Amino acid sequence: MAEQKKQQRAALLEAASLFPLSPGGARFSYGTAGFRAEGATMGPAVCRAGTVAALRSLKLGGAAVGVVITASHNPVRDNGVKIVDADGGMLSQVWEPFADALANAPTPDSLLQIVLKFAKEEEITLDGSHSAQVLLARDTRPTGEYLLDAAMKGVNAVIGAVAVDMGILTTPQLHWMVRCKNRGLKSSEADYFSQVIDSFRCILDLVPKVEGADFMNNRLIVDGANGIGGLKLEEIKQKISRLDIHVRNSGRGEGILNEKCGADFVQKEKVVPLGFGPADSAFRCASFDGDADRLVYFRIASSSDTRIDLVDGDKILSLFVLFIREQLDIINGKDNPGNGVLPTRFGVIQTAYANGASTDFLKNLGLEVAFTPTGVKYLHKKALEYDIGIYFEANGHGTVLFSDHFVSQLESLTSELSSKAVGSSQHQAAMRLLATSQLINQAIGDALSGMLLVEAVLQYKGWSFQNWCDLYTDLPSRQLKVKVQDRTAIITTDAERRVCEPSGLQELIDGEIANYSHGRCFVRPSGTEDVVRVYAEASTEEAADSLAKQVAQHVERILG
Ligand SMILES: CC(=O)N[C@H]1[C@@H](OP(=O)(O)O)O[C@H](CO)[C@@H](O)[C@@H]1O
Ligand SMILES: [Mg+2]
Repeated sequence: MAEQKKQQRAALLEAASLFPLSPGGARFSYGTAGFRAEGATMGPAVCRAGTVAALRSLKLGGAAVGVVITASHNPVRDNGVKIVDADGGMLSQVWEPFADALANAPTPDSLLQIVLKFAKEEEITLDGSHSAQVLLARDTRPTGEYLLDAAMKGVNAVIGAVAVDMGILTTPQLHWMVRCKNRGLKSSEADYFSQVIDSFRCILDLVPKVEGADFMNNRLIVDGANGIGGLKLEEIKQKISRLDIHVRNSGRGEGILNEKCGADFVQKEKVVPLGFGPADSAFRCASFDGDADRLVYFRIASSSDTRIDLVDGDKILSLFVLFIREQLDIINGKDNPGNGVLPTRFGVIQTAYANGASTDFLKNLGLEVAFTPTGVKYLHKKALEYDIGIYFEANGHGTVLFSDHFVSQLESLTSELSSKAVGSSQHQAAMRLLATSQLINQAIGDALSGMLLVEAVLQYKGWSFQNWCDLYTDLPSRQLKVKVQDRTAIITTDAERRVCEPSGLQELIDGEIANYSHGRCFVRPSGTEDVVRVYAEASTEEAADSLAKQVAQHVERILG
């Protein structure tokens, strides 16, 4: 045993010395979505994240844990790493301080000491007698291969841990695989594709046939951000029934990853992405981000300019809410929703960035709307509290979670109805909900499966893009970034909607808001970039711009 412990120590020291921290380099912080920085500098953080993932798997009795190498919507020179917990979600927040400490350990020896201390506290046996497995994936970035090797070395530094390279995948695919594997379900990439394609087809087969209904335009143009999502969609688009998918910025060399394209660009800049033009103004378009976990829709406003009509995460959420509510109403009978056949706790979760018009729309439907801080790790956790929990960030990252208990009730109901009332509207609604729970990724937001659910719901409702846009009108909004000395000096409360430190700043923000009709404004330190973000909303574009600018000036003045 003593010999194995010695070997374990040597393995950790060796991996750490292969990827030394550069002296004077910036501190890594696990942040909103893992570690991110310029790709070439990420070796140490990625290697150490591999070690964290292996230890996490050991702690969880050898359950599969994931590591994704991606910097999502950030520029192509950046890269990052994120750990996927055994349930398929983000790494438990309790482990983040350990991940931080490890990523910043200045020497191999300090790294070893941190691991040994943490393993002792967490009662993880480090003698090679237990197994651990880590599934790894990366996006299409040029630094991906080098960083994959770093992650492998980090995993292999824990004796007994096995690293499995799953290849180039979208972030949500890896989350899905980890979740399925640990539930004893089929978990290969082919299984992922069959599941989304089959459940999509199932919802389409249940679309009511209305005589004389307008034939919905079935062409969809997808901006793949020159990343992995476009490539995967190209692979499977032929198998997707009743949808004529055209992929642009597909990742096959048309342009640079995320540059003037992709969901983040489209949502923040509200202009046409590269590769799209006036000839597309008749069609609905969707945009993925670089690792395909965000989805927005848009339509080119007119054939004469670059403006777009944007359908962001809030409106995708609203569409899903209407669809799911309708199915629940059919199942329960309209007059007694909530306490009929299938009592359902249905919750909607947003962040401060949700457009105020969307929140009003949802509240007017009588729904419970909860708010959490920015970042899927918070939204997802909250959504798990409901039978059906649906969350979206305005930027298009979100999903619909069905609790295990609810899915099993739904399965019993469906089989009961298939013998008693096959083909009844109740039976069909129950089958639609079951197929929805299969289609939409239960581990994390997923642009590909989210897009298929949007398309299925539009066909179900017989809606055009315009019908969808008309659900409500977004309040004009503006986002700004402010560079300050130390963004962590800002401390927020109330799901980031109010500042408590530095003192006096919130009063200044309130003073500015008071000058605008429908004014709303908040500031928070970014968890992925070294900036303070300012968000403002008001009744006109000019007013939103001006409110954001005024508040940005206060932030600059106070935090310099
Ligand atoms: C305003 C905004 O879009 N913030 C994004 C961004 O986080 P920041 O902490 O704001 O940098 O990246 C996160 C990870 O992708 C995403 O969850 C979040 O919504
Ligand atoms: Mg992303």
